[in-house]
Amino acid sequence: MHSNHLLLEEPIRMASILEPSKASFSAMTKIVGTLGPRSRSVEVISSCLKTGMTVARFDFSWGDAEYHQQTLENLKSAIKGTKKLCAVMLDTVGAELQVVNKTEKAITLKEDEKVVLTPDQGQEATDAILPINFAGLAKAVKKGDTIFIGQYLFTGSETTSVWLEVDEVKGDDVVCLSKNSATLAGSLFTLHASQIRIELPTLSAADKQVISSWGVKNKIDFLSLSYTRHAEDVREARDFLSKLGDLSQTQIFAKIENVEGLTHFDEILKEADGIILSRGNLGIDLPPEKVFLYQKSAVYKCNMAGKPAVVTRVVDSMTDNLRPTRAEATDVANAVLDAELLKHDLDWIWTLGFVVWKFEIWFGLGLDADYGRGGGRNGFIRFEEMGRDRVWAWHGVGVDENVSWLSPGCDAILLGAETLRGLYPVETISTVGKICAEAEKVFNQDQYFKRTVKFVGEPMTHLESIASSAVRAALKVKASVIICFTSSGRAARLIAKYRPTMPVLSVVIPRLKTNQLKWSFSGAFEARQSLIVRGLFPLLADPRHPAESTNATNESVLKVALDHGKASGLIKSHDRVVVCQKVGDASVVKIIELED
Ligand SMILES: Nc1ncnc2c1ncn2[C@@H]1O[C@H](COP(=O)(O)OP(=O)(O)O)[C@@H](O)[C@H]1O
Ligand SMILES: C=C(OP(=O)(O)O)C(=O)O
Ligand SMILES: [K+]
Ligand SMILES: [Mg+2]
Repeated sequence: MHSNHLLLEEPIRMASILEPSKASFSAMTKIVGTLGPRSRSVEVISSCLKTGMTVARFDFSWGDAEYHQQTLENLKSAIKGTKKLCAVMLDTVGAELQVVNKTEKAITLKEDEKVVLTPDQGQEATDAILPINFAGLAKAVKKGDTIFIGQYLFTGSETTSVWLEVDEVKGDDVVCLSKNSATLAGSLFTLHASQIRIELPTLSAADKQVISSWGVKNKIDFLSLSYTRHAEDVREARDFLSKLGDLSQTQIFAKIENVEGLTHFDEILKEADGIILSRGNLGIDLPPEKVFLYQKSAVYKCNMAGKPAVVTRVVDSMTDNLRPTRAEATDVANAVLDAELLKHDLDWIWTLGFVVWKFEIWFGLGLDADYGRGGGRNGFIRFEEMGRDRVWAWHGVGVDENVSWLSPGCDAILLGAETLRGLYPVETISTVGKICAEAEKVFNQDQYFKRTVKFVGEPMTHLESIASSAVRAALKVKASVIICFTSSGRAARLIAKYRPTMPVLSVVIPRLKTNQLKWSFSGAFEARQSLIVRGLFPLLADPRHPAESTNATNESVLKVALDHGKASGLIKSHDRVVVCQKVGDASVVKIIELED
């Protein structure tokens, strides 16, 4: 049933884990890097691109348009120099609360001491009073509520973030008790009031101004819509973009940062082009024990919808350190391998009937059924199903058993403070990329494929059927790449949805279009937008090739794609390659075997 190239499905020797990984193609999972003070020179950006950053995020919570423009000019030089394509993401401020610290002096807060949050921005920030950019906080919170303040948001370093408890509301001011001691140093501290509705628009006037100037000028590929709380937020942003010329092609990634957004996840997912699981904020809005469950179900829903899922805040500690913590290193891999542990997975568990049986014997012998027990070798996961009492499934997350429950998770990892102001932006990208690449090797593609096909149901659309067949064929013949011709990007995205284990070269065929004033080619947006999708590697075809596919044009475009694959080391002599293209009116999947 399982394909045999999955690491965890074979009895693996522990020692083999230590063998260096074969030099292979870079990770299929993409990396979004936030560019800022530590990552804005041409030199550093070039290294980021070479190490695997494919999307550059410009966070307008921090820095003005001129500052970001200089960074973007450097990014363009770096792209030219390295010949690495990179997409641009504009991240809005949205309903973000901020402490206004005009003097930029460090502020030291002490455990058990009081500090007042005031909307009076004329006041100077001190350890007794912190002016904030929002007048409505006193109305929104009550005694006992939790508020967090941190520099570029709770970087994991205890001394730069503070946890407050609301003690008293006094007029427009909120008096808080500090739960820990911390020094807030730097120019930007954001403030997060847990599970509190903040009556601020998701797209602020300042955001609109930035999008219609900086955004339009730079033809942004992605809008990262901070604090998306309702589907309507996405619709409004879409409407706004649609009136801004080229930005009608900009994709909207809804950032889910609080419980309000989480509650409306399904509707938001329908409207958005992708989701950013903003664990920085959400991680403190939710009780800690619920964070993983949100992540697993949100990623699963994105996967099934074929929309990119981006996970944030994976290696906070690398902001100041060269190595991640072991928890962070494992977390990155888990984001890539996120499995869905919900009820309808039971079909699959029953395929492991012997295992359940084996476990029941153990259970019968009176072994403790706690999670995590198993002679130091295995892990237990509990599943429940309606109609039956508890079902306990044993499964080996490890060493020598013939099971694998791992299925692919996110499309991309978003690095924030680590690249923006961290000491090791390039090393962080490299470390995260390496962990992703290792994790990708062990997921159960076969299982995932079947589940996705089942989820989609029948009848499938023609294109989805072609896309899934291309992935199936590629796996069966062990193709080294899938080459997909695409104009709108749709076909390539559908192939990526089935998470092939080999890279997908998406050959974007430009189309000539007009707005009645001038001619232009489509394709650039589509190509860059695939840079956030797991497994997609875009290639822009020559615009002189007509979009109408004939055998002759198909052959010449294919030759360019194959040459590109060979030059980049993806394709070798005698490799098999699966091609997805249109011949005349018909979409076809063909398998070619290279000679030399
Ligand atoms: N210019 C082209 N030449 C050959 N095949 C193409 C071309 N553009 C798209 N295809 C193929 O057509 C089908 C539809 O792809 P899709 O990405 O939806 O294209 P579009 O939406 O631009 O028509 C897929 O099989 C795809 O591989
Ligand atoms: C990335 C996040 O948001 P921000 O823009 O505040 O960094 C987050 O909350 O995880
Ligand atoms: K932001
Ligand atoms: Mg956030």
